[in-house]
Amino acid sequence: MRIEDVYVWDINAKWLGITPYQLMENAGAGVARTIEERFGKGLRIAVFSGTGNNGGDGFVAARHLSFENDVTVFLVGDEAKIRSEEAKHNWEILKGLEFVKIRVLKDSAYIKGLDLSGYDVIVDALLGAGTRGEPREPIRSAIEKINEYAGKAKIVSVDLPSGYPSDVRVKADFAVTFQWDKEEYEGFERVIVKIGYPRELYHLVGPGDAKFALRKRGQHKGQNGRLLVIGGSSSYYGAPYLASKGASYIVDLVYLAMPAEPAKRISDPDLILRPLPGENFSTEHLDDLLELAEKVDAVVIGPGIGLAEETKEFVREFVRLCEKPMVIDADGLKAIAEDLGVLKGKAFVLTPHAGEFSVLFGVKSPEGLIERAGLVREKAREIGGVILLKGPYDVISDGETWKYNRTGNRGMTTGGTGDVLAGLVGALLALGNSPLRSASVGAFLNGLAGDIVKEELGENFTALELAKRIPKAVKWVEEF
Ligand SMILES: NC(=O)C1=CN([C@@H]2O[C@H](COP(=O)(O)OP(=O)(O)OC[C@H]3O[C@@H](n4cnc5c(N)ncnc54)[C@H](O)[C@@H]3O)[C@@H](O)[C@H]2O)[C@H](O)CC1
Ligand SMILES: [K+]
Repeated sequence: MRIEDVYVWDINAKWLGITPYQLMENAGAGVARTIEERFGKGLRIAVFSGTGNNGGDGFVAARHLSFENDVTVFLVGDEAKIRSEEAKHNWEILKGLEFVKIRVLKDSAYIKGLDLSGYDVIVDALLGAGTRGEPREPIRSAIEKINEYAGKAKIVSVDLPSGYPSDVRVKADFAVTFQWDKEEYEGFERVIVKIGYPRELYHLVGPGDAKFALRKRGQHKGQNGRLLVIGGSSSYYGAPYLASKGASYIVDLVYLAMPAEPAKRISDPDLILRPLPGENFSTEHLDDLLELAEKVDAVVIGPGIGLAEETKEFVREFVRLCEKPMVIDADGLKAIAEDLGVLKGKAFVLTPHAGEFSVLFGVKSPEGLIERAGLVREKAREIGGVILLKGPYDVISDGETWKYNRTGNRGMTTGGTGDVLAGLVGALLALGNSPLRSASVGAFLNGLAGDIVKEELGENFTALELAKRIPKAVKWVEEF
């Protein structure tokens, strides 16, 4: 587990109703429990807290420890700078307790003169995962002060030795780290305590994933993604339009390549229309489209593209030759079902519904979520890419992990919502996200836009109306 993942999990936990207060309470309680298990009770304990949430965990630990130990809390820094609500709350509780001694230390010179020889245990909650650069004063003096007692008192760090990864760091006997060992941590002993994340969080896609996937990449046009959508045929023009429209709210540029006949019916200043001669795509369009693909960051191929033999051949050749990450959807899936070998070595997302999944793999997808996930994962591993199986719960896998999405509603059975989804996944790929994250967050945003439009209009909405709610869905995520 990486630290970035922890932020995603925290946001998703909040979405499930697990509050930062609960996490902090469990973290601090876990520290206190570990100390008592290792060193017993009736101890004299000094807790050094900073003004971030690491310090907040220290406040909670101090309260738990105060029941059967003699506890002093040293707040290093300005009380007014205690950052989060939950840390403030726990600080205020301590201030009301006669049996916990509190001292606020703002002055480095004063810290240098402190005598800690009366303490059996020193808890180090100065800095945690929010540390940026070498520790600054007065934290630095507090770290040096604690280190004077290494080998004399037991030193227990909350999450990680304060100052880490710089050399100015607490010489801890061990650190109490939360829920998982982090890949970034090394060079100190860790005791892992769980703080109440449910297993769900390994699999459920939530606003945390979306926030990360939607981060703005740059200030200049084109830095926030360019997408090419290839679709449409003599029979369909709406599907590639919906895919492009959905994507246009996320990326800077969307090229919509369509056969000239159906392209006549499209006029939308948000898209760059690229009509190609004829009624259907065929291999004679390959060179032009591969050249256009050079200009973009990702490609969506398939919406409304039809099932003409010449078109299916075109789709397979394009996929085989294109070097960009791709989303393959709708009739595009049926084309590659005839030769899955064209996917070899590519970065891609397939977006089948249950019927298309059967055509692709010759098996029916089972009913239960866990069973379905197992099958999607197996097939994703076989083809070496990501599959997003659409349904009341969307299931996504890259062959290693699997995710599921539960935003969305019954109104989304209306035609075209799958096309919007393909466009969203393509847009997220164009922003530089992994195929797994693009597929997961695409499903999440599509369903969320569906939930927003249902809120406004009831269940009888159309795919275009859903697409138009994408900005609101993004705003919701950003503000969550
Ligand atoms: N999900 C979890 O694992 C949970 C973790 N918890 C604890 O929260 C901390 C991370 O908290 P955060 O507030 O993000 O950061 P810090 O407490 O580490 O410190 C930020 C604080 O310190 C200042 N600062 C940053 N760098 C420096 C520096 N080099 N010198 C001096 N001061 C610095 C900055 O300005 C901030 O004010 C995590 O480690 C866990 O302990 C939650 O309690 C439970 C959920
Ligand atoms: K710490």
